[in-house]
Amino acid sequence: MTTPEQTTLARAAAEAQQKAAMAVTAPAYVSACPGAGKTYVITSRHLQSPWRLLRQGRALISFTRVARDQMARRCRQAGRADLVQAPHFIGTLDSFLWEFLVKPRRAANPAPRLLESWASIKAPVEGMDREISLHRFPMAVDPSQKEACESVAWDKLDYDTRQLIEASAYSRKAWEEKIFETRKSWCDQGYFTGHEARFLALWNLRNAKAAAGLVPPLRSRFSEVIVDEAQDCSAADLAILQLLHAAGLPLILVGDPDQAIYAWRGAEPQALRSFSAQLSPTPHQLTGNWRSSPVICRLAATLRTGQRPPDTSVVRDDDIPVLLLPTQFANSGSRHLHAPTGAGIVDFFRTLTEEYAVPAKDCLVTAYKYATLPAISREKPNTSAITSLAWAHAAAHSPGASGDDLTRACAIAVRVLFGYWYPGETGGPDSIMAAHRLSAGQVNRTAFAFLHSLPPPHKEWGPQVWQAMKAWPALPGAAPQGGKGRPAGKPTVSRPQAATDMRTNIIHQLKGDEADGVLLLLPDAGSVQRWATSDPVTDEVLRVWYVAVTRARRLAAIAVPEEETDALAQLLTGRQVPVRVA
Ligand SMILES: Nc1ncnc2c1ncn2[C@@H]1O[C@H](COP(=O)(O)OP(=O)(O)OP(=O)(O)O)[C@@H](O)[C@H]1O
Repeated sequence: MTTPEQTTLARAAAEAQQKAAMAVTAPAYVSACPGAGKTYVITSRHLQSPWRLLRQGRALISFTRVARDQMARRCRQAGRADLVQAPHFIGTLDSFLWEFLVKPRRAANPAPRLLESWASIKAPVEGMDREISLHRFPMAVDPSQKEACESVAWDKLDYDTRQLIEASAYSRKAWEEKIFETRKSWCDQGYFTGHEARFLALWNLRNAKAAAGLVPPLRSRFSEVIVDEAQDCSAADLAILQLLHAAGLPLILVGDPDQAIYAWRGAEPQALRSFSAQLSPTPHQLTGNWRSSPVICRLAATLRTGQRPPDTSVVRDDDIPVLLLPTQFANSGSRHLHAPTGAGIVDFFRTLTEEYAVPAKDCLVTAYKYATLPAISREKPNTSAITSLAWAHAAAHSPGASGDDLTRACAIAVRVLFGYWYPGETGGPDSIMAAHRLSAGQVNRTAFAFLHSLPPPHKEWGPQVWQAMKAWPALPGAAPQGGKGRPAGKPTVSRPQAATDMRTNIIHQLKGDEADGVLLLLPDAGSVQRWATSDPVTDEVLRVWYVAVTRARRLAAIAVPEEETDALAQLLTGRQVPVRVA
């Protein structure tokens, strides 16, 4: 049990570390533990900016839109809306690279646009023995060569795409040529994604003439560029940042290497270590955890590299033990049962949160994969239009759907309706909207109203959707051509899921998030063995679990296969983590 005096001392020490980080001079690297207030420190540093009109601004760069919105919101709440506008910049790394290192060198026509992914437009790779959407082919940039090269990341294909490619008569080489040909035709029409933004940014910075046109404006615009969650930088991102640093742009990187969970996307913990040593020979450290209870700090320490002591819990004195829930996991679906009572695992978790007076609405349920989670099923990335629409319908009718899911649902409905109303038109929804002077509000309202009007999906849903599409009042400029744009086939209807009033999301979507209570579902046999014996330096799965448990403020619960509960209890008790098997 921590004494009040210890808590006061810990808080003062953590505040001093934060103040030092707020005052640090660029270039610098700040290394932080979970809940250290990275985002808080970065925004506070920005809020110290003087009121007068500045010639130079600061760029605050994050990896997620959630983090971006959080920083912008804090500035506005502090009455400093000026700090969200030019000359400042608050945004994702993709948008920063695009805005300052790619777009200035693109022709104005066709208008260059950065898409979140190729899935935002209908971009099929055609001319092979099967049609596969461009977004199903993840791409990689290798910055290690003098001329950076890009390739299709064949080892990262999802299961369905791999099956399709394996069954194709064409070789990977032939596919790769077609994929790049398709991609080029979209780039020629002005469309790019984060991958192209990286590749072109790197190319531009390595090309003396291009760099000479881009770097001076960037240096005169920004007195400082801060990158949050720097542990998620890919090798290409780091190569770009290195070049900016070498060109004299004052950089501050803030990161937590223990939370590096994007190795599969090319994140490079080792490359970050050497770059950060270049920026700050002795890094500035933030070791006070402003989020989690001492018990949760101890739990987290069992999942990270080295034998470092737990971080110091700065603001909490809860002593709720880690709750271990013996669980019978469903082989498919998410109807997992609490083994001793037979209750649904989320329902049982809810009764425990009540027992500890932790409000259920401030709790979240998480797992490595979407398939493990209750609540609405995830939009499968590579399905037919009718199945996507069925997912969109479920999302639009689901009270717990996230803003991101609703945006995606709306985009799907727009795509389906536009496919019917504007059949001959190439280009994504925004070029169709521009061509017919349609506002985003008008289009989104129409799409949502249409989604809401549809009956719940079932096997014979297709004809009903088609009738509804034909009957729906069309937007200006619509010129349907017979059956073009009719969504074919039957939807794969996701089973209705038990509603839960708790937020649910996969761990990779929880970066930067927090909740009073967190239930982590570990359905795989051998998880406890992995916890006990794997090394977080090399086993990213442990780091992913680390991110999950460090989202919790007061209560962490872990559901494991019932036969592994005792082993986990022993493991944690042996590491001085108080547990309760419930
Ligand atoms: N000095 C402070 N005073 C009060 N609350 C703070 C302070 N610093 C941070 N916090 C709070 O601690 C919590 C964690 O902060 P933040 O989300 O910025 O951490 P983080 O370092 O980005 O964490 P993570 O990397 O684990 O997502 C937030 O609720 C934040 O408001």
